[in-house]
Amino acid sequence: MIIGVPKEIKNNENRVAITPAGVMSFVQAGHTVLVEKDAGIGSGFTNEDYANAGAQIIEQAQDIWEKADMIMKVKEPLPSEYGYFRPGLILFTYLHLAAEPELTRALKEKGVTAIAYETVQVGRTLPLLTPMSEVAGRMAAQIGAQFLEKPKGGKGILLGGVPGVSRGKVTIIGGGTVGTNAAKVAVGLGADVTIIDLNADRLRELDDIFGHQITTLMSNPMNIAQAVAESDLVIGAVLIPGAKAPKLVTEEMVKAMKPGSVIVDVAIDQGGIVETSDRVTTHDNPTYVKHGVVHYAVANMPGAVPRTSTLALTNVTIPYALQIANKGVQQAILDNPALKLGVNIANGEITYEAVARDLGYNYVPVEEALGKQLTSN
Ligand SMILES: NC(=O)C1=CN([C@@H]2O[C@H](COP(=O)(O)OP(=O)(O)OC[C@H]3O[C@@H](n4cnc5c(N)ncnc54)[C@H](O)[C@@H]3O)[C@@H](O)[C@H]2O)C=CC1
Ligand SMILES: CC(=O)C(=O)O
Repeated sequence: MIIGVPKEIKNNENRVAITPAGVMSFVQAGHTVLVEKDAGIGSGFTNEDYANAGAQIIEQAQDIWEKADMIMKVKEPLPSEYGYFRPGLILFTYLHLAAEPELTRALKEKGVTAIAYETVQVGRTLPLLTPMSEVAGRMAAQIGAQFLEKPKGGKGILLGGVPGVSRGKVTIIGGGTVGTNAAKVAVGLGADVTIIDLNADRLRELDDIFGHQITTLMSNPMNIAQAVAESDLVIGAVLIPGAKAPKLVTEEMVKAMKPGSVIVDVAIDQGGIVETSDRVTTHDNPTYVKHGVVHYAVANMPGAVPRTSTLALTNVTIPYALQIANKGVQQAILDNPALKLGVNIANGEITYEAVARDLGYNYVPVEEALGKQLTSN
C-alpha cells in the first residue's frame, strides 16, 4: 500500500502523523511511505530523518493526496484539501465529524473511507484519543492558570494562593482522561478542585485516586450552576463518543461567573459544553471575552506541544495503520472490532450512529456500506 503523510495546515498545528520510526515499520512490511517536505519539522524530525528511514520526500501536498491509497493526518482536512478527496481513498485521522457538517458532506459525496482516530474503541476506552486527552487535560490547567493573570485578561489570582490568602477554585466538568489530567495539574498547582461527572462509578474512582485533594459532584444542572458560579476556572471535559457535546453550562451560568474568570472548553472539538463557546479559536488568537469571562476554545491544543504530542499519538496510531495497510480496510475491520468502530464514512454512507443522528443522515452499518457481508471465521 502507498501511505501518504501531508504536512498539517491548521493554525499552529506542528504535529505530524508519522515519525521516522513509523516509516521504518511500514517500509519493513513492504509498503511505500510518501512524506511531504518539512512535514516533521515542527515536531523535530528533518526530511533527512524520514529519508534515512525509507520514506520518499515529496514537494507538493497534491502529489501525495493523488498517489496515496491511505492518507494519514493528525487533524481533520481543511476546505482547501477537500478537492483532493476521491472514491476509495482511505483517510485515517482525527475527524470530530459531529461538529463538521461541511467536511462530512464532502467526504460522503466523494466516497472516501474515513476512519476517525477518536472513535476507535476498545471496551470503554478510546485508545487513539487518550494520549491527546492526557496532553490537553494537563495543558488546560496550566493555560487556565495563565489566563487568570491580569495582563492576560484574567481576574489576577494565583491558583495556589499563598499563606494567608485563599486558593483559586477550579471546576472540571467531565472526569475522564482530560478531566483527570487537568485535575492532576490543578491539584499540583495547589488549587481547590471540584470534578463533576455523570457516572457515579467514575466519581468513586476519582475519589480513590485523589482522596481529599478534590471534591466530586454528580452532574446535574443545579450542581453545575452552583460550582460554575463559584469558580475562577471552569474546564469543559465531557465526551459522548462521536456525538456533539451536550451544552451543560448555559449562558445564564456564564453570566453568574465573576468578571475575569476563565473557561477552557477542551470539548470544543465536539462543539463544546458551554453555550457561550460559540466559536472555535486558534493558538494565534486563543481567547475571547463574553459576559466578562475569558473563553479559551482551541480545538488542537496538543499542537502547541508537538514533540511530546507527535510521539504520544503515533505510539498508538501506527499499529492500527499497519493493520489497515497489511490487510486492507475490509479484512482489518473484520479482524479488529475496535478499528471497525473507527469507520465513520464508507462508500458514501455514514457508518457511525452518533454522527448520523447529530447531522441528520441515515445510519448504515459499515458492513453494509462496504458492500460486502463481513463474516468472521
Ligand atoms: N481541544 C483539544 O485540543 C482536545 C480536545 N479533546 C476533547 O476533550 C473531550 C473529553 O475527552 P476525554 O476526556 O478523552 O473523554 P472521556 O471519555 O475520557 O471522558 C469524558 C467524561 O465525560 C463524562 N460525561 C458524559 N456525560 C456527562 C455529563 N452530562 N456530565 C458530566 N460528565 C459527563 C463521562 O462519564 C466521562 O467520564 C473530547 O471532546 C475530546 O475530543 C481531547 C484532546 C484534545
Ligand atoms: C483530539 C484532537 O482532536 C487533537 O488532539 O487535536
